[in-house]
Amino acid sequence: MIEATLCFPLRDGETGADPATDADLATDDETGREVLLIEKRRGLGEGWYNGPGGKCEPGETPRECAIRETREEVGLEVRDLEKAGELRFLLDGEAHTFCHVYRTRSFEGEPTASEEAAPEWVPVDDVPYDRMWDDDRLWLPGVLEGKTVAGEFRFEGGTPLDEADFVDHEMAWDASLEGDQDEKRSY
Ligand SMILES: Nc1ncnc2c1[nH]c(=O)n2[C@H]1C[C@H](O)[C@@H](COP(=O)(O)OP(=O)(O)OP(=O)(O)O)O1
Repeated sequence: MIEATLCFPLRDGETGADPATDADLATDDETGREVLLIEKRRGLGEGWYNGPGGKCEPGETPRECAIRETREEVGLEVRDLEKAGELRFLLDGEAHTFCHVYRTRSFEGEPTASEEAAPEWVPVDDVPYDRMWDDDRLWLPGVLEGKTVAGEFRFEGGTPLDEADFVDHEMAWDASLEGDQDEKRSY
């Protein structure tokens, strides 16, 4: 089984107003939170939006992987990652990918495009679920609200995973996440 990660950096939205001069013009509607998504430029899920992330390398903890992948894909140094989910993806009845999901409000740098990903700050209320994996609309809204999730998502129709049909799922919110340690899981 592949072990992988996703990381969702969050920030307070920009109002477009100069806070020094236009503070009275800013309303709650204009200051929604934003999440950093990527448009994947190659590989699994190419052309779709997702969080930065990818496969864990040998000897690497999931947390280290999420930090490295975010740096490599969009040039952002993320810190203080909070574990938000553990997602098990099955393909044709077989375990395919175990994905550790993180969120953070702590990061340094400006998102920059790479060969693998084009980054974009997106209002949390306007995430393009129609351009993402089918399962994302089920768990990502809760993750962006601060919940934790454990889920199993079943795909059918052969490889690659991103061409298979999403058929079924089970999900539990406020789950205690067994893998929320800085240690490599063993399967
Ligand atoms: N079903 C579903 N929903 C949401 N996200 C995902 C899935 N399946 C997935 O595999 N993923 C995520 C998990 C990972 O973040 C990526 C896939 O990793 P990938 O881009 O193949 O890994 P890298 O290590 O970056 O790629 P290469 O360097 O090998 O090209 O999708």
